[in-house]
Amino acid sequence: MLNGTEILTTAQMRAIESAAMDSGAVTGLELMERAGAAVVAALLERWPDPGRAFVLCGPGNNGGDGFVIARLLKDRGTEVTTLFLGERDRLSPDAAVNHDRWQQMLGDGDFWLPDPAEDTDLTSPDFEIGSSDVVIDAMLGTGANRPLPSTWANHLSDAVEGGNPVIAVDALSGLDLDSGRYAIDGRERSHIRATLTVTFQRAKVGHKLEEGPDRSGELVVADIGLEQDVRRHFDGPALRHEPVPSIRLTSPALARPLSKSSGHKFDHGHALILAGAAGRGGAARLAARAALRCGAGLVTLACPRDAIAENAASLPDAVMLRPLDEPDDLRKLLADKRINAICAGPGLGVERAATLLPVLAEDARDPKPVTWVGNQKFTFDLPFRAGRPTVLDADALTAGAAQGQAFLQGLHVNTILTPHEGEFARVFPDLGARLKQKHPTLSTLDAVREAADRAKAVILLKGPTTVISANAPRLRGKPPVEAWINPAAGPDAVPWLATAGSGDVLAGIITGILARGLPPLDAAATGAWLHAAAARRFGPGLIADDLPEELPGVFRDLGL
Ligand SMILES: NC(=O)C1=CN([C@@H]2O[C@H](COP(=O)(O)OP(=O)(O)OC[C@H]3O[C@@H](n4cnc5c(N)ncnc54)[C@H](OP(=O)(O)O)[C@@H]3O)[C@@H](O)[C@H]2O)[C@@H](O)CC1
Ligand SMILES: Nc1ncnc2c1ncn2[C@@H]1O[C@H](COP(=O)(O)OP(=O)(O)O)[C@@H](O)[C@H]1O
Ligand SMILES: [K+]
Repeated sequence: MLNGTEILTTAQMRAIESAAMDSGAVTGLELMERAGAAVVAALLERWPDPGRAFVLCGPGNNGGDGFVIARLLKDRGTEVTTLFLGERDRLSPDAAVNHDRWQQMLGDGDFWLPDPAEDTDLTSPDFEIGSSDVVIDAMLGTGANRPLPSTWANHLSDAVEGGNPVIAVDALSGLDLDSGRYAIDGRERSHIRATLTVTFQRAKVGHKLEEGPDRSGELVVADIGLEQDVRRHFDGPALRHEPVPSIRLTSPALARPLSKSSGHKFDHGHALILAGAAGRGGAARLAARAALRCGAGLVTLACPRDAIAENAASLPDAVMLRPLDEPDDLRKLLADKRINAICAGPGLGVERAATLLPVLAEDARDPKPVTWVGNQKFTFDLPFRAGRPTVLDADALTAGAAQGQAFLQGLHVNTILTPHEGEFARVFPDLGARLKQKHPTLSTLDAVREAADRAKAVILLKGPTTVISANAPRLRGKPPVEAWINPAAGPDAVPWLATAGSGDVLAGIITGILARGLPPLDAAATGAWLHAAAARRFGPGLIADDLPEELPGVFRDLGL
């Protein structure tokens, strides 16, 4: 089990639910009851005695959950009004059962069933949304497949404007649980958000991407008894060779391998930071400090001869300085095979980066790794390039983008590209353009996975939520991780990370971790987590220079 929590796509959630029901261990009706009960439990923990609840029930099983919630709340004495935005005869059998149970619970006058064709008629509820203590949004969940009708959005809008808490069942209706995009027919309504979202068994990808964290409010993940089914989905039956790849959230446990129990300084690796011209060295110095703070045994900063004095004046003595004027100087530096991690980009200068990138590409070799099965030796011809672990950021990405295909061909599976949105669009213009247009078939996660596939490298796309993916083949039989998501938005917000130079520190952190010997995808995920953790620990007022200095505190908190 890798460190981190898996999150699910809607297709995976459906597959897990179906497998559970097919196995006969649970019925859909039982799952719906558990889902409704879980929402009521989370609601009562936060609003212990709601006098009035308004439940918005949609046309599918999410609406079915809503009918369960209405019944359970009424059972405990809450006055409940439901607004059903569907047709009884088109409900699934499970939702229809709960619809009917709710209907039977009430007298004719209480149950308000507007004609779906006139679903905006708000004239006859027992009470209006505005006078309820809680509003339950059970309109759409994992089955949302188009923008939310604006008349439905009006109900949420009324609740938010009236200051009523909105409790979303599985998702705020209108939120796409695969992309994290929020779509309402017609006007943008940025104020619509849930106070609390209760989802089932695992968070979904869309809760964590793009608008997901902000729109979802507090996210509670309720256990509805599908734990074994989740494990079975990922681990597979004993005889299946390939476990299903997972999408995971970063977690503190990722940093555990960074504990330094023993070892010579070379055992902790040697990081090389390529720096730029005099007067522009700040970014590379930030990266060097960060690499050192991550426990790299040695950090060398290579800069033009005339920038050595400046760098020496403002770097810790522990950082070694080497002159690097010509591409050939880099070739000579790389002859030292103890250098096991490279960082190129921060403060490097685009022109200088352009001359150094080909040297880095040359350095990548095509290995024939050897493996043993019993006492038999196998050698593979790998269909990919592998070389020294290298982080390419900032100016290296801009220079690379200008080199086009030649740049992509020079990359290898141990390269980590760390673009922000703008740099991503420079390196992968078509993907960047589609992301910008919020193309419906390309989520941020899809874009990063596609980029990783094209580059045959690790891609880390920076933003309030950082998304990381690799297409690197797993040679050591580890369960595959398809992507990591490092959320720093919504309830996990660390807005003060958006400060000049913070990306340079991230590049340095990852380089330091690479020097410590972590595999590239893990190093990128661990780096993203540590970076946000350091910012969170420091708090408001953070400048990039504080980040490396905060890392020892983060490690101490983790007991490393
Ligand atoms: N499966 C289980 O065992 C369990 C499931 N559970 C619950 O079920 C939820 C998933 O249920 P679901 O699959 O029925 O999808 P759901 O979100 O209710 O929407 C589908 C309906 O909405 C419609 N529709 C879609 N978009 C629309 C739009 N923009 N505007 C208007 N209509 C729109 C769509 O119409 P159609 O596309 O068919 O025309 C269809 O009628 C899940 O989130 C969880 O809450 C839990 O009880 C645990 C057990
Ligand atoms: N609103 C935000 N919330 C949290 N983290 C953010 C936010 N905006 C940016 N970041 C993070 O801050 C860093 C900014 O890096 P980058 O864009 O390269 O900036 P710079 O070039 O100034 O260093 C990235 O790690 C990114 O994930
Ligand atoms: K919902």
